[in-house]
Amino acid sequence: MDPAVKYTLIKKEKHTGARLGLLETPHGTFETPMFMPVGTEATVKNMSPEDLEKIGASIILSNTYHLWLRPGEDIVKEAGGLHKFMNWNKGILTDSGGFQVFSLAKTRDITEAGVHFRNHLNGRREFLSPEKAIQIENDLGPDIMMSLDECPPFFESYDYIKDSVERTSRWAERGLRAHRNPDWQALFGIVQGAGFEDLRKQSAQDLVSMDFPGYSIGGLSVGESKEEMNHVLDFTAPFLPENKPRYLMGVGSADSLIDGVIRGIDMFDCVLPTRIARNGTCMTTKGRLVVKNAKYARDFRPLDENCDCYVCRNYSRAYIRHLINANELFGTHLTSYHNLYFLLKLMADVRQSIRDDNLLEFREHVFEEYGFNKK
Ligand SMILES: CNc1nc2c(CCNCc3ccccc3)c3nc(N)[nH]c(=O)c3cc2[nH]1
Repeated sequence: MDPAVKYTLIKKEKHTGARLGLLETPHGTFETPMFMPVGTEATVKNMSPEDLEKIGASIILSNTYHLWLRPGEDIVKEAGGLHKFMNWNKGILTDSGGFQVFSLAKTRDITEAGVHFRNHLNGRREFLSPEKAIQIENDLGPDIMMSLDECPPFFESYDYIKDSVERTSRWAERGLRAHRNPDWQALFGIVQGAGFEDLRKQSAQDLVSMDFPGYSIGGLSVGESKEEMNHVLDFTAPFLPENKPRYLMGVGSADSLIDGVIRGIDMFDCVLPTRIARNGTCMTTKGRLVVKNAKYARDFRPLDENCDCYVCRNYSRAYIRHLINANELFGTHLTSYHNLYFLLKLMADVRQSIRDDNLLEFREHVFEEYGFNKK
């Protein structure tokens, strides 16, 4: 049986753990490393599929937890699945809902069977099991789907994390058994273990023994420092097979993307670019720019003078500031468009620097210019 996704390692960067790869999916073949825009409610907020295509998005995310509760996976299934429902013909990846339960639900209770919680929309008691998550994702129809996992607090005790890792491995096994469409939907296992090297190793070995088509590294970008995240990646990525894709969940600032690529990560997602865009904060090659700020009232330059995106070629800071202050939706469309273009362009530059074996020089340029070196 052909795997639903096939990863091909094209080239290793000479001085780091970075890899240039190709990810073949039922909805196209895409280059890695890649950034994946997040579309929680079956839309990347303020962006049309045509605009996403224009800026080079390849795989976008949607969310099991949200779509299960609203409109219901049955409606998406009746529509012919997520691609049809949202008119997106490239890659779609869904998270399993575990993280959203822990971050959104008011109360939750984790048992061996699954997680009990209160629906954040209507307060009703709900239950999500590994099997239920897989059934929802099978019905939503993404190209890549996640096992149900527990994303524990990073600073929990060793014993708590050990129990959590072992349960997440048992849940992954149950998810694999419940998966109905392994030949056109790739189920990824999610490695946990917080900051403990032996537990990350145990988690990775458990999942690799189940032979998933790809692996996510979870439990990070949850409040630990960037140094701690990078240290965990230093010892976790090598536990994963070279010929499978590695997806670091919830990571999306320019510095963290580059540092993740250097440590062998191929796929990233983060709500950051569209979330900060909604309050008028823009990512630029000179650092962050809060376009609502009064100092831009008569600034007729583009958001970023080094950016060649549609927004930077046609609109000024003064105009975008006015729209954001007037709560005009077109304003947040322009800031979202630019921020997503910025990260997708950054990843295109990262892929080029892997081809040219100068990723560390590119990192230095970004950290210096974009202001990450400021202490
Ligand atoms: C922000 N930091 C962070 N995010 C994490 C996520 C969610 C990743 N984003 C998925 C998403 C999909 C659609 C809409 C919105 C978000 C995780 N997901 C799982 N399953 N497990 C994790 O350990 C885990 C850890 C994370 N850390």
